[in-house]
Amino acid sequence: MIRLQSVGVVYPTAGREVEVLRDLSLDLHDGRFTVVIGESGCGKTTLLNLIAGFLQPSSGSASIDGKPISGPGAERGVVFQSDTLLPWQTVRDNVAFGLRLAGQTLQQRHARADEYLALTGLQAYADAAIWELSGGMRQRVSLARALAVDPRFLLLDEPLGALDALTREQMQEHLLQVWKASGKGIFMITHSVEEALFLATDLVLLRAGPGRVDSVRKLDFGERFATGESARSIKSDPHFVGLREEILAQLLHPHPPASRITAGRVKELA
Ligand SMILES: Nc1ncnc2c1ncn2[C@@H]1O[C@H](COP(=O)(O)OP(=O)(O)OP(=O)(O)O)[C@@H](O)[C@H]1O
Repeated sequence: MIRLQSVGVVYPTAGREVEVLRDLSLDLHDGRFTVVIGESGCGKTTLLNLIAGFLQPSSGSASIDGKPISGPGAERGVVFQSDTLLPWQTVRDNVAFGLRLAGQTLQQRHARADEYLALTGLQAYADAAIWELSGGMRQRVSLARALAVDPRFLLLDEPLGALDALTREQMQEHLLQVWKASGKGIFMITHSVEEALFLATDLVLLRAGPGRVDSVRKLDFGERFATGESARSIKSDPHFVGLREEILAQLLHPHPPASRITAGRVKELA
């Protein structure tokens, strides 16, 4: 389990310090799909950077199985929004790239790459060059590359943000299939409430100023998809639609409207 305990992050910038996260606590469990949503600038990527070990907290602690996260590690694979593939290499070579460090032979690396290309539905494109692929296919290659080194957790920073609406929906379904088949723990950032609801087993709403956890909801929509229900049926379920509207309202109006603030509440807020 990855645990963030009372984490604070302060960025030193020219002339002043910017407090981005304050007293933030969050557990990421193996095998669960944790999705973070929150307004732009509330600290989502900062949170991912802490978990990835790219950044150390200014206060509090980040740990995995009780051991402090002191830097990046093979048990945490990261996929960024814009892919970081090597365009002149084949799909198979890109997926096999991370395995070089693991000291495997070329044959072993290719066999492993092919296994994960099959899991992400790209086996027919193993010999294609990266520049021949669509955006969605490139993101699947990035996913296969991260999976091939067999991390316990996948950290995904808005991985579907650059895709068109239709490809994005297909990729959401694909992500759920990969999550179910691989059993990995996933931590993902998104700006789409619908996407967050559809994918998350644990939906984390972050608040800005400075960033902190507002709520964590346990959901089962992704589980329902993984066990055979169609995406359209889930996304049009009144429970799903109701939650989508509730969360959108919370994001758009983070504070209660003035008319609904009672005298007692005014004292409390003051
Ligand atoms: N290295 C840095 N130095 C100074 N300030 C930073 C640094 N990185 C991020 N920030 C600031 O911290 C705040 C949070 O940034 P972060 O990227 O974590 O937010 P976010 O929620 O991921 O934003 P978005 O949704 O727009 O991607 C922003 O105000 C940003 O300007």
